[in-house]
Amino acid sequence: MEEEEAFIVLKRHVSVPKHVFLSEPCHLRALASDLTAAFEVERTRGAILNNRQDIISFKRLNDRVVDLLKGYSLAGNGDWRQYAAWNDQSYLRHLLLATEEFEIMLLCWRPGQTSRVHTHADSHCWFAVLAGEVRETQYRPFAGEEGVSEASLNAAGGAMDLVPTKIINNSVGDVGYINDRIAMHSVGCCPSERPNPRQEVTSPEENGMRTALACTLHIYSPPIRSAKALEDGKFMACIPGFFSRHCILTGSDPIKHAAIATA
Ligand SMILES: N[C@@H](CS(=O)O)C(=O)O
Ligand SMILES: [Fe+2]
Repeated sequence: MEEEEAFIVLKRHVSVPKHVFLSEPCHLRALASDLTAAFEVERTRGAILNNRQDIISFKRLNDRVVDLLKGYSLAGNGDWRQYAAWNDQSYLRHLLLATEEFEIMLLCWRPGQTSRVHTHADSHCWFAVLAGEVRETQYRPFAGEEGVSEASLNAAGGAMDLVPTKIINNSVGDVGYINDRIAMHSVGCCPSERPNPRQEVTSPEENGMRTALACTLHIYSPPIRSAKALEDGKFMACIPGFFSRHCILTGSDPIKHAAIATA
């Protein structure tokens, strides 16, 4: 396939460098720095960074994060490609940056690959489409005003009827947001036959992969160490893992970032 010629498809057991230090100009690194600053602003103002964040603080943070993600995605720099790898078994998660406040990761999807319906702990979850077409299906099981709580999942014995409440088709430049108080979701690469005009205009070099592979950039704050995912009709605890880990910010102490990234 054309996409496979343009991108290296890593199979299992391929070693990936742990730290990749990018040379200038590096827009992904600038994005990481700007995001770090945005989270730092809220933290130093005393905000608790999670899905119960003060509404004014969250609005300020959300506006900034959405702006940054949209800007990066529409710029079409493509510098994320060096971290991208797909495989046949499942979508792949590549950690790009880990701090105490948030994590940035690149997710690579083959056509038809989807995540299981899952929760996001107490975290904020933003995702931007960098390539391809991605469909998000949201589910909001009955759980009162508090949305999808750990307690409601446990009360249901981990099992409940899921009713899709929203389907959102996203393409390059679109930014989604979800947290457990809003809904659970499943995301998948769902290429349509129809060309995407916006992508053609803003990111011509992506045209070759328009109808097939997808890539999304995810920001989780705080980093998710444990969540729940639907398996055989029941919600099971799951610990998100990474196919690869990279370090896109050198900072003053690269080892420190490495230690955080492998926590
Ligand atoms: N939250 C999922 C990706 S997506 O389906 O939103 C993950 O981190 O693997
Ligand atoms: Fe998700």
